[in-house]
Amino acid sequence: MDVKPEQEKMDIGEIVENVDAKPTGTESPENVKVKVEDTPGSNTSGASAATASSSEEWMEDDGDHNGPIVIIMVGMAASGKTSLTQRITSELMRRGTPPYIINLDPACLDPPYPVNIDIRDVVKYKKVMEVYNLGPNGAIVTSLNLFSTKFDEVINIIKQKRKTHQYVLIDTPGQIEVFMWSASGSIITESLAALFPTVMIYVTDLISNVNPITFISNMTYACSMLYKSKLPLIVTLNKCDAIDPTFAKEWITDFDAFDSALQSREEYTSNLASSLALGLEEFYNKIEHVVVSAYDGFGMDDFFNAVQKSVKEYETVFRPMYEKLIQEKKEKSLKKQKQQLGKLKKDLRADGDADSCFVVPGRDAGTGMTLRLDNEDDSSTDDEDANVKEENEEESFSQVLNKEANRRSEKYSDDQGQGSSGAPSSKT
Ligand SMILES: Nc1nc2c(ncn2[C@@H]2O[C@H](COP(=O)(O)OP(=O)(O)OP(=O)(O)O)[C@@H](O)[C@H]2O)c(=O)[nH]1
Repeated sequence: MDVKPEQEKMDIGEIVENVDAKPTGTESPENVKVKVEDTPGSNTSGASAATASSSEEWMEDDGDHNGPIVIIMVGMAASGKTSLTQRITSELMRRGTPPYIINLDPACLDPPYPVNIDIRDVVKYKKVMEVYNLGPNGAIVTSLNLFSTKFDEVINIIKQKRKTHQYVLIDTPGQIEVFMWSASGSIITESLAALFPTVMIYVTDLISNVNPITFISNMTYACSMLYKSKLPLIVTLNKCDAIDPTFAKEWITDFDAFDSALQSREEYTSNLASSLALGLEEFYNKIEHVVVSAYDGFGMDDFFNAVQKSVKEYETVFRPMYEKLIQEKKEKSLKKQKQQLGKLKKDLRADGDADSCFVVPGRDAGTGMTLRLDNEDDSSTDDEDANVKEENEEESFSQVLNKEANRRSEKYSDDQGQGSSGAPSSKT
């Protein structure tokens, strides 16, 4: 990354919660208007992966796993993520359970739904382009990375919403790879999935899926996302108001139907696509798929049924996996802490008699626990001590050698001073 030297660090804002952002009714289904004629095909654009760091505070599990259900909307550019987020918001409003909404797209202009936490309030996407000398996609990746460094704050806010919100909706950038394949995407999904029932919605556009090659590419992508995110996935076939979705439903459930559609096209990639479809049969059995329209609200009941099923799957299959992951991370950070403590004790010992600073030297009055800085059962400290001892021994050995060398050279110069022509037989 070409960073301007004088601006290596960029200030990022605080996480701001927009408490006034409540659905107002403008999101009612009849007001959700998307233009059929505006529907472009699916695209992907490249972006490089970058690294991000995150506080480990998100691991602090408060033991309450009662929600809210987190729904993450991902999908290719223009598949309808934002329109569907708007539609889901309206539907939840209608059901009397308004969602809490988070926008993770730093480059979006004006989301058509009320946003409670907006990445644009934290990171200025245009400034990122300027400071890091990046193009639009690189700046989206970097903005998300910067935001992910503060994601523990978002997690804490979501924890507080358990009593007031049943759902959290998260809209992601149009460039799907920015979220799915970046370090920050992993940090965000792992942090959420560790604490809340989390479901991934893969939005795909039925209009572009008419082509069997595009369809199978989309399904392969969805499959890779299932393995990458380790979260329940719902393939959501959007825009069914614009095209009869029967073909897609058939292709998912019946390999022969897909294969004959493929053969009729006689494309050179047909054989590969056919093999892929065969391989994906197992995947189709594992994932939920629903047909919806963000435009007219078709399929919303199916959508929420699929979400409920996925939440059950999360509880039984995915949560145990995440609990193991958290345990491993905790153990790692505990080990690190222990090492740091060992180092601190060593420094204290080096600086003076720290034991004498305790009320009862070496003993805690309340618990009777030994607080002495020495004789601790700390393997890392023992190792370090052994190294120090070895160094000391090496040091004294070289001191003996030096002494011997000095003694001999003194003797040699004395001999020369007395006019002796004899040279020393050996030098140290
Ligand atoms: N006919 C029809 N068009 C839709 C539907 N949903 C979205 N669209 C149209 O598809 C286009 C893209 O919709 P968005 O909701 O902006 O898609 P997106 O995936 O959020 O787009 P990016 O964030 O830019 O990737 C818009 O022109 C919408 O009007 C739908 O259900 N039916």
